[in-house]
Amino acid sequence: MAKRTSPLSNTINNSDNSSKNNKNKNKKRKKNKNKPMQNDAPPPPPPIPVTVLSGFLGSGKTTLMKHILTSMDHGLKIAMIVNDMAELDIDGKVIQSAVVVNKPEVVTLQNGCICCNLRGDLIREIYRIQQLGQFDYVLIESTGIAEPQQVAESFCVDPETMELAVEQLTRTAGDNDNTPNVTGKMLLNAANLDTCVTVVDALHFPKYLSSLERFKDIFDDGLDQAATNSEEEGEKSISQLMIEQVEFANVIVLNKTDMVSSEKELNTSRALIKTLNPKAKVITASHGQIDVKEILNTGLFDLGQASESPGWLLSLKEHGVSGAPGEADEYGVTSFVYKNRSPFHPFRLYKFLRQFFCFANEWNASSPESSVKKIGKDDQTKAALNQKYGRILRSKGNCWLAGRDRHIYDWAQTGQIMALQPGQPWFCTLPAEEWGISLSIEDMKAIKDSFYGQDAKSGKKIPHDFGDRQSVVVLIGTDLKQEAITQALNDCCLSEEELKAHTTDLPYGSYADPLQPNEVVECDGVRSLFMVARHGQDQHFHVPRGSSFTIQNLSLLFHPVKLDYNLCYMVRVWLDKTDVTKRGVLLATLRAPEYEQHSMCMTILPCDVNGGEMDSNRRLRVEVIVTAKDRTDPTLDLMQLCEVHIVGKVEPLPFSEDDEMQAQEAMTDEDTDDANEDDEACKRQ
Ligand SMILES: Nc1nc2c(ncn2[C@@H]2O[C@H](COP(=O)(O)OP(=O)(O)OP(=O)(O)O)[C@@H](O)[C@H]2O)c(=O)[nH]1
Repeated sequence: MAKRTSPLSNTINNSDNSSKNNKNKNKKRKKNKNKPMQNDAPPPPPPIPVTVLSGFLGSGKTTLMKHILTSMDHGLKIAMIVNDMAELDIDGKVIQSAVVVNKPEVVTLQNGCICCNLRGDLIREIYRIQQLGQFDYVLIESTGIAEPQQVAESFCVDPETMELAVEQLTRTAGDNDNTPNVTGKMLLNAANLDTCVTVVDALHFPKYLSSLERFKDIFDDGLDQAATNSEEEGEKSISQLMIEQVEFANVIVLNKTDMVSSEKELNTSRALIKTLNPKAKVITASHGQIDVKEILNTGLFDLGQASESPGWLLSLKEHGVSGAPGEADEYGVTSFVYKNRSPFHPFRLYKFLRQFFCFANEWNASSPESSVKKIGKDDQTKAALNQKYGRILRSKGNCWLAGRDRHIYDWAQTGQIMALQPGQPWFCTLPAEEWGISLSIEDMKAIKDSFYGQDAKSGKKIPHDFGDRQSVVVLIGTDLKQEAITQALNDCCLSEEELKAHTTDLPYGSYADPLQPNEVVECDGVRSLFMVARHGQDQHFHVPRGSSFTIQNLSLLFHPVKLDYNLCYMVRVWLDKTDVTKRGVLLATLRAPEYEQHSMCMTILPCDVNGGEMDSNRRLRVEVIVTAKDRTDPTLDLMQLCEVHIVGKVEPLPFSEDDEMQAQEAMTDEDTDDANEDDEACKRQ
């Protein structure tokens, strides 16, 4: 059999082609090697530069990696870290001698994802490679579901991850006497993140951006290795992941250009990318054929800058009111900033947004088919909406919701998924000394300024009635009709009259509020989860691994004007497992019309039938039953009739596995009995 030769063997020995940087680096390395040692301790090798490659499954990462490894241009000895070696090791040719010194130096990190549970392993491996002193560069291929920001943060490691990595190294040292003792500082000095690259499939990019599908539903095969332990990423929508990857990169390789049918299509994709991340360098490529110097030793990465490079953030900072026209406009890609000092009426906002998007809490709990069905617009309606408003592909910002006046709500929409989550309190609700210790003088000034406006007539500075509360949202899309969207969003806000009557201390539920963000309130270290469920509007929630959720109180709030006092109402609250179709446990039967409270203590544990720990998805379902025979009003809207407020506590798991099993069994038996009793009672009525 003919001996395989490495396509890289020449480049490894041939330093003539090295870039200036690398020559200097190599000189530095040699210099370090020859330097007399103090105390006989060898000088530590210099930090090794790293490029991280992200991008969707199938976008062309492996093809690009192979191109880098076989390229003659960089003159670097590159070690590679991949999540799954099998895909790269197609014929062994590229790897076996190209990057191998004594043993294969392609490090495979399996059963997880390097942006989450393998972060410790990643740091440990980079450290080990750097200590070998035989490589000039590290190339990391992350899985399609990895979030580059999290991988990048591994290089500015948090103390917990560092501890983990040190612990692992110490354990290895136990097995092998030659392994040095390692400190956290040594690990931190082992590598520099040089460039974050995202590979984008030019053909599928626009389609994926507006996809409602979950990553794991489309790329199930690709999750075998990489995501079995990172369900959360697999649960994300394709559009969410894709936008996160594009927004964080320094260099974006728009690959597979040979598959795009027209120049216009390609330019539109490029314009979209430039709008999502104006600071990134965009390179077009076919089969990953790029000048490798564009992604190696660029020195482009800066964590602080990368976190600030998303287009929406720049739009907020730079444009203030609306996006500056640019190259992107030529292809119909536009962005603008929406601002309003009146809060959104939650019901109106929900109704408007629901025409275009699926809300994250509904989407998380449903199958992809049903998510699509929920949006459920026929082509004609979609076309009419596009005609009227354009296509909103990304929006991000903060908003003020009437009736939820204490917290800023984070507005995050990617593709067809919309999320509104409570963030930090408005600054006006806090004393200035609690605004944050790391705020600069400019930040403090900007916050104070946001409390004031200008009188339209006199131009004088006047304080806003509601402090810094306002909505500021950046919208990015194609053919956006700024006026129509602005008008529609204005119509969702409280009118002048309504605003006059509005106060920020109204009880929760003063406005019809179907947005249902699960509100986690933290007070004195206790985390409480507050939810509202209505008939026909289930409340989905998630009991995370390692914690329990205890329902403490259910209260029933009827809408008095909608009540018909000749009728008798009964409200049942069910707890279902969302992955099981049959009815779950009956938590309570509440009777109307008077307001009713139901105190209870029921702990939901995230364990499966065998007692093994897992995440749990649950659903609170409210069923309103009108028990009079002759229902006088057939149009009675049961959804609007009442709401059930549920308050619970989220805590770390206090039990052992055995206790969990027993508690779960006891809970199931008890509640099935209750449910049967209630059914009997209902029949008797
Ligand atoms: N036509 C065309 N095909 C390409 C191009 N780049 C990659 N491919 C093909 O697309 C398929 C997927 O490419 P990969 O390089 O394996 O993609 P990947 O991102 O590494 O995929 P995963 O490893 O599954 O995440 C392969 O069959 C490649 O040969 C390109 O620019 N044009």
